[in-house]
Amino acid sequence: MTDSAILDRVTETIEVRRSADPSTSYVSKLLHDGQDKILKKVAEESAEVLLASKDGDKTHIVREMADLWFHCLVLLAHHNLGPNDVLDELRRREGMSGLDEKAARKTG
Ligand SMILES: N=c1c2ncn([C@@H]3O[C@H](COP(=O)(O)OP(=O)(O)OP(=O)(O)O)[C@@H](O)[C@H]3O)c2ncn1[C@@H]1O[C@H](COP(=O)(O)O)[C@@H](O)[C@H]1O
Repeated sequence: MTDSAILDRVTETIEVRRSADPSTSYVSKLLHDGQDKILKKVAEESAEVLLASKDGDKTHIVREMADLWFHCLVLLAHHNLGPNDVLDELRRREGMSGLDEKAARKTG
């Protein structure tokens, strides 16, 4: 069953972890370490997705993509943003041609 509410639930947990002891929580440590550490994890997990895709194993791809999405949620939280901000942007683009979106980016 599709359950996009999981994005909200993980985000709520990330928010709770903001004030937790970094020695007891991976998320708390990541947020405490700051943006560069989060960006490093996003880059590492992106590379893992690339390797999994080349490997072609679907289970591996899903696991690595979950790691990437999770770290992207932490990065969004670092900026006081959440998954709904990205979903709103995808909704805005819905029905728009990809070429129109590209042209809109060029014109600003
Ligand atoms: N979804 C996740 C999740 N996905 C991946 N990870 C962690 O992300 C890390 C992935 O990094 P790597 O694969 O490079 O593994 P690693 O070598 O252990 O990582 P590093 O220690 O080098 O950073 C692992 O430590 C995973 O445990 C996650 N950690 C937490 N969550 C969610 O966040 C919640 C809160 O977690 P805590 O803050 O740990 O309580 C959990 O209940 C989950 O819902």
